[in-house]
Amino acid sequence: MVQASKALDRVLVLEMVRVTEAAAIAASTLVGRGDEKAADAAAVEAMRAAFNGLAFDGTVVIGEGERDEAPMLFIGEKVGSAQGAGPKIDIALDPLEGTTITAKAGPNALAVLAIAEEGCLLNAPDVYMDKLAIGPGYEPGLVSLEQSPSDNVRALAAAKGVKPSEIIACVLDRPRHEKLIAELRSLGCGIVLIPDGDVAGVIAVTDPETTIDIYMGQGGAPEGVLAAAALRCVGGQFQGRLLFRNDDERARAARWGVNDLDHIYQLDELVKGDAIFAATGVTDGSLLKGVKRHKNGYLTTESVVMRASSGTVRWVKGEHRTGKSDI
Ligand SMILES: O=P(O)(O)OC[C@H]1O[C@](O)(COP(=O)(O)O)[C@@H](O)[C@@H]1O
Ligand SMILES: [Mn+2]
Repeated sequence: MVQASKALDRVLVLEMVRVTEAAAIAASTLVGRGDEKAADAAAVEAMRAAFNGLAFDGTVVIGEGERDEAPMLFIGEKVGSAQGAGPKIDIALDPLEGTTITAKAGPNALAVLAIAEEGCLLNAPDVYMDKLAIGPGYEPGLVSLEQSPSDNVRALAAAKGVKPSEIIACVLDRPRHEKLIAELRSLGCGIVLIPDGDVAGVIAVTDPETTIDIYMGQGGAPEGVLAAAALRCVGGQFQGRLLFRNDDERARAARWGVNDLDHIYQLDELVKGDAIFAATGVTDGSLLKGVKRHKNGYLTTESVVMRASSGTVRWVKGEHRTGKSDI
């Protein structure tokens, strides 16, 4: 077997930024244009073209949907120009994480991906996932999806030496979170309600600048795996439980080999071994600035790329001259 450190060749680390940059730049032309589908399609096409320019043997394991519902970057699609020749890499991607945010020019839209050695990313079906995340530096198991939100807040507050009312939680602003929000309000917590974009929301717990202590609530399972990949690199705790609302979703679970429907996934079950996480900002957000178009015919991008095995985090600022062929 190829060692993880060899399989995810160093060269791939920076190449991954070129892939997310391409998707973000393509989507950026549609920021604030009210057309989610067009923005997503532009990002998907650009990300796929960028992947196919790379000499590696990749398979999309988390992508735009199942083969019959997504024309490109569907689950199972092979990408990269070295099929059969190089180490096999599995890819989780969301070319435009935050399609509505992009359409409305809101905060925290990202082009994002994670790669790992074959078999090392949870092949999460496209269902919801209950998510719980805190930053690095706490005792393992301090918070858990087996405990109530109140118990998790109290445990975190005790570990930080603050009152529960001083804890700041990040939650997606959705009617399904009414009960969770009421419970957090009864403790007096601060709640950062985000309109969309829980990849950035989860990662925010690792950055003291955001002041967010804990991420809670239900969002997309694919986004859960992507955020977990980032936390594998920078530290922090994350748990996820898949949620199935109907027989169709349970059938999806069976297709992806998920048998225990109530399982609580730990970070190292979502992303195993070495992994690389990369993201480029489409709109300004807590993690990254968005793509900016400057007068003199150039664009700027802000990206981050991280690697689990080394824990290295690289912040990459790009200047892209328009009219030149490659980025
Ligand atoms: O909008 P819903 O159905 O509550 O789903 C939540 C999910 O949608 C997002 O807000 C945005 O997803 P898209 O990338 O599909 O636009 C994710 O960050 C989140 O996990
Ligand atoms: Mn998304």
